[in-house]
Amino acid sequence: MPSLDVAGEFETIERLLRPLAHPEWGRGLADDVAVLPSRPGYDLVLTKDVIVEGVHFLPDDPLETVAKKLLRVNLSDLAAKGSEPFGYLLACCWSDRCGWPEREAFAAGLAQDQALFGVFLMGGDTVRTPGPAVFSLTALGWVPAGEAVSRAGAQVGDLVFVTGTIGDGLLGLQAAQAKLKLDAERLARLIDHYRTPMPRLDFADVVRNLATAAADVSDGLAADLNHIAKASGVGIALNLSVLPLSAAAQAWFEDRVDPQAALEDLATGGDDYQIVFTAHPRHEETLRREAERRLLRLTRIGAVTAGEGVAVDYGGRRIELARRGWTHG
Ligand SMILES: Nc1ncnc2c1ncn2[C@@H]1O[C@H](COP(=O)(O)OP(=O)(O)O)[C@@H](O)[C@H]1O
Ligand SMILES: Cc1ncc(C[n+]2csc(CCOP(=O)(O)OP(=O)(O)O)c2C)c(N)n1
Ligand SMILES: [Mg+2]
Ligand SMILES: [Mg+2]
Ligand SMILES: [Mg+2]
Repeated sequence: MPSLDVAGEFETIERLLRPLAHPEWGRGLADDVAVLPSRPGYDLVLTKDVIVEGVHFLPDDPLETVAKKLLRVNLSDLAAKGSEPFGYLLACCWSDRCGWPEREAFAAGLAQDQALFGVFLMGGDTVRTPGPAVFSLTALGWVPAGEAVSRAGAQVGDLVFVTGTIGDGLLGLQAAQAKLKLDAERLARLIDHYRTPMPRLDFADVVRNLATAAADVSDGLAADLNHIAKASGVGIALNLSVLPLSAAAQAWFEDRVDPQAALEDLATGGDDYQIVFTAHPRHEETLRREAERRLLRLTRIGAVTAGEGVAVDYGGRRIELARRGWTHG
């Protein structure tokens, strides 16, 4: 095992990252750049997120899952645009806790997810930081030319749908912080969701074909719906009573004394990495059929209205949210 003092940056690149490089376009991580040929008939879709220890992941999260989450939160953005990922660029700012075994775990997490999602490393940068660990990833994907879904296409009269379940990210964070009382199996499921969310790439083509607008749910369902409403110049009516909950979230919910406050927490907690999208009502049946075929839950949670912002209904009553989700400076 090389000592980091004598062999930090280049050992890390050569021994841990080079095996992850794209066989042609990554140039073995031994050049100044990656070069990829353009793909006729397709648009290149790019997205970048940064994750910071203590802000996006916990100091005791294993680096293997930190790496997976970093990749997955970016693939989630591509999925919401209807794009198929093929590669990524990576920046690692290793903290003092990132010794060789931790770096190996980080690379092993990436190797597993590369195989799962069919992506390769194209390049990046590696530094040490005296502060908390910071990682950033730029994901690259293809979409048939002109077909990328935006946040801006929602039309008055469209319906609003969300894939999967909402709230597991927030509850998973609380579970990982030992703040939640639930049985061990449910706690483990929630922590899994928090550490390794599953990007909805399995629904990306449906979103591309049928959605008028879409976003992935990272900041919080209400916040991300608000992004769509603003970009589209419309209002969105959100029905909090039909929020889709996992079995674990349902068990947690049934123990709450204030169900409205509980649903508000779940709808604003973020880290869900589902796709929320709008579509014309004539596509509802097709959407349901496609979701069923992919064993995916799909819930109609609202409708697009004239107006602006997100109007939340709970049990037939209009309610005001104290906040919509996460924001960073
Ligand atoms: N530092 C930055 N430089 C350039 N673009 C940025 C920067 N920070 C955010 N953006 C852009 O602002 C938009 C909104 O960002 P964000 O809310 O983080 O999106 P998401 O939640 O999908 O990651 C995106 O198009 C993103 O690329
Ligand atoms: C330790 C820790 N505290 C809190 C959270 C919850 N959290 C922090 S930032 C965030 C929103 C998503 O982060 P952001 O950087 O806005 O991602 P983006 O929307 O750009 O994809 C959430 C849900 C977390 N994931 N980890
Ligand atoms: Mg972002
Ligand atoms: Mg997003
Ligand atoms: Mg954000």
